[in-house]
Amino acid sequence: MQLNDPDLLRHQAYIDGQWCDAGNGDVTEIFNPANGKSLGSVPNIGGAQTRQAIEAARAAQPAWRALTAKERAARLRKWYELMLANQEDLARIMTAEQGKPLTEARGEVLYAASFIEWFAEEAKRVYGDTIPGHQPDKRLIVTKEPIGVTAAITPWNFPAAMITRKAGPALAAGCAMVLKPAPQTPFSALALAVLAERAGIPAGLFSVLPADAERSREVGAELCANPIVRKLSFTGSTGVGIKLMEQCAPTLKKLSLELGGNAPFIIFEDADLDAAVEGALVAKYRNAGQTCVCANRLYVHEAVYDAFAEKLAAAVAKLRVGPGDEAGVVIGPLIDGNAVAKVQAHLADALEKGAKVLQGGKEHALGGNFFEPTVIAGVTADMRVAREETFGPLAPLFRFSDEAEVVSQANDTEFGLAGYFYTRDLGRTFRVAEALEYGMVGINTGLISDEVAPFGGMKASGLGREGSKYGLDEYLEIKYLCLGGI
Ligand SMILES: O=CCCCC(=O)O
Repeated sequence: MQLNDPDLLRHQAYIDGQWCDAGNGDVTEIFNPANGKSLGSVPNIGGAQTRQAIEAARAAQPAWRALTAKERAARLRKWYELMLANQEDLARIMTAEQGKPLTEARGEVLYAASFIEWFAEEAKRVYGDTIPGHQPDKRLIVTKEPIGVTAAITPWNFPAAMITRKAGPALAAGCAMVLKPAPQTPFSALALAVLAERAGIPAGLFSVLPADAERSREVGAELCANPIVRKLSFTGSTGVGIKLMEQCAPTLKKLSLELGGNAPFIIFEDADLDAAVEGALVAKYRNAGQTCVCANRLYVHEAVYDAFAEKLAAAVAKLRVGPGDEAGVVIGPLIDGNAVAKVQAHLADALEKGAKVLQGGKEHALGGNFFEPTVIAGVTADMRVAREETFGPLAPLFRFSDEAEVVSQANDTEFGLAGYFYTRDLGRTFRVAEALEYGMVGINTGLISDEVAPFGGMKASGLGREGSKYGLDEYLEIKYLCLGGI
């Protein structure tokens, strides 16, 4: 891999400010999903070194907490600036291990950096409160304090931004964080640790523990069970989120869980169809469909169904598929063979039950983990795509005729992360936005994510919010002081 600064590509874990191997020398190899080639190995960290990282976090946190918010913000600002200065290298590392096209990877680096900048600034505004006393001699004061040592478990689909969306508020609030990145994408996380170290984030405050799938369970179990860790933030599947919640229950940790989705994308009969196609391309095919807020079910009003289907299929036909580091590519490989198999299974199930392929519909000629961006029509509620998150480049088009009916179908899922709809009717805008049981609703847009906005879901899509002014509260405890004898 060609990098301006090869020192960013680290093959060691970062624990207590030290670059180190696994205690038992165990390593795990990381592969490029575009060509299956090895990118090198990282240590396979286990339970004992996880405990060491947690102890180091406990030791480092009081001094960090004692800094003023402005002093912490200055270090975080430096981290942010280093991310910007190294944008190209961070993007190249990300594309190599995750597969997303370089343009998307560059965008993710900026998005990731934005959380560090945002929370560095927000931390200066952690205001308390005073409450009118309930007795003449009493004064009531409310303060907010960092929760302490925190942990994060992050996914492979956004190897940088899902880290900074957690580490940014944690460190800004005065907490320490122990991070376990996804087994598939440790290099982005380790590169962020290099820059954190250069920015002057103290030893122990932010440790990064790479681990393969099996060791990840051991690391995760320690992060959940260890009473020193007071908060866990996780992005990933609902199934794993539930297990982590169970494991955290005995030590009653505060939790942020950003879990699965099954996003509806509704096109009403009065929508601007060209805008809806543009929005659908972003909402469905971003990161090859491997995003928790990706449109999973596209509901199109019968009056515009054929026109929308034709326009979408034509636009999708133009999406260039290939290795992420090749110029002009907008759809990279899926992360692995299992991801491809899931798309194939959803597609086969839909076709068996009567759906028709309008575009794509098979493995790409490049083979491996590449799949053609696909559009299918004639999709119905009995198909797997209606219930399960495909997490791939498959757009299923459902037909509807009535607003109440489509809202009910859109809500007919255990998930409640993101929903989208296109309309030009103001009354409908409010009616539908209020009726959708989702934490985030995009109206006439397919892109809702931003550091200033609260990201998170309802129902089986999780707990808590990340980003925005609300994201900081997840790392703070409220303390109430009752002053008597005044
Ligand atoms: O899969 C979830 C990652 C969230 C990406 C985003 O912030 O849009």
